[in-house]
Amino acid sequence: TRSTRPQRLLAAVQKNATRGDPRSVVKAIDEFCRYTEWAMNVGDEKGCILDSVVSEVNPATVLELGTYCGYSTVRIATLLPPDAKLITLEFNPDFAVIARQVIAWAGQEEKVHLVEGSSGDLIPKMKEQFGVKSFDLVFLDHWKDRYLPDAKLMEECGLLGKGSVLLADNVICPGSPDYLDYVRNSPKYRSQYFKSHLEYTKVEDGLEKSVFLG
Ligand SMILES: CNc1ncnc2c1ncn2[C@@H]1O[C@H](/C=C/CNC(=O)c2cc(-c3ccc(F)cc3)cc(O)c2O)[C@@H](O)[C@H]1O
Ligand SMILES: [Mg+2]
Repeated sequence: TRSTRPQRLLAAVQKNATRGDPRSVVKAIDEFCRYTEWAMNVGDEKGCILDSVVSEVNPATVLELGTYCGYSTVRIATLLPPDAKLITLEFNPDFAVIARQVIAWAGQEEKVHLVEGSSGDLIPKMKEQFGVKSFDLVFLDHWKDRYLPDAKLMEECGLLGKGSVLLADNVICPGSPDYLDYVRNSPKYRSQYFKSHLEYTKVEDGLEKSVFLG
């Protein structure tokens, strides 16, 4: 039967990237998506904004919601110190299989813990099952209507400490209006919009960075 888009993306990585070289993996995916087949990775333009926020926060613990093929997982992991931990949640087993291989090709397995399951089920288990006290950085890039409920769930589970940073992809396209309204108007957050473009296109999109004030 016909291959899937993630399978074709992985094949492009294995063909064009150097094993153990995360930058070449990122470049191979960006070239595949720009010149062969679009895919919903955060991409190179928004990826640079992601990189700058990760470098600024210099997080010891990171949570990513929605691994997909592992593109942003690799971008984030590459910037983390060796003892830092990145937990990424993915509930589609077919995507998880691909993401694991992309992360391995980039040589980032040590820093990444890909957990298969739904954020709604796993967030409440973070403390006892994964020994997490709080997350210094959360990258939201899963179903857009789940950003708000999952942000509230992380608050309720005590997973956000003073200074924790939420960075959300696609706040314009496809958009997450209820989440945007919440973080921009809640006294619990100081929020900032980074204007950019939808990956590999000229369509407007952006990232919203929201600092939890405790
Ligand atoms: C709800 N809890 C969840 N827990 C764990 N994993 C979850 C998940 N929800 C979704 N996922 C996974 O995240 C990924 C979903 C991402 C959803 N992203 C988008 O819809 C998206 C969509 C676009 C997009 C923009 C314009 C357009 F025309 C078409 C698409 C661009 C993006 O950057 C996007 O991130 C999948 O791998 C899915 O299996
Ligand atoms: Mg996205």
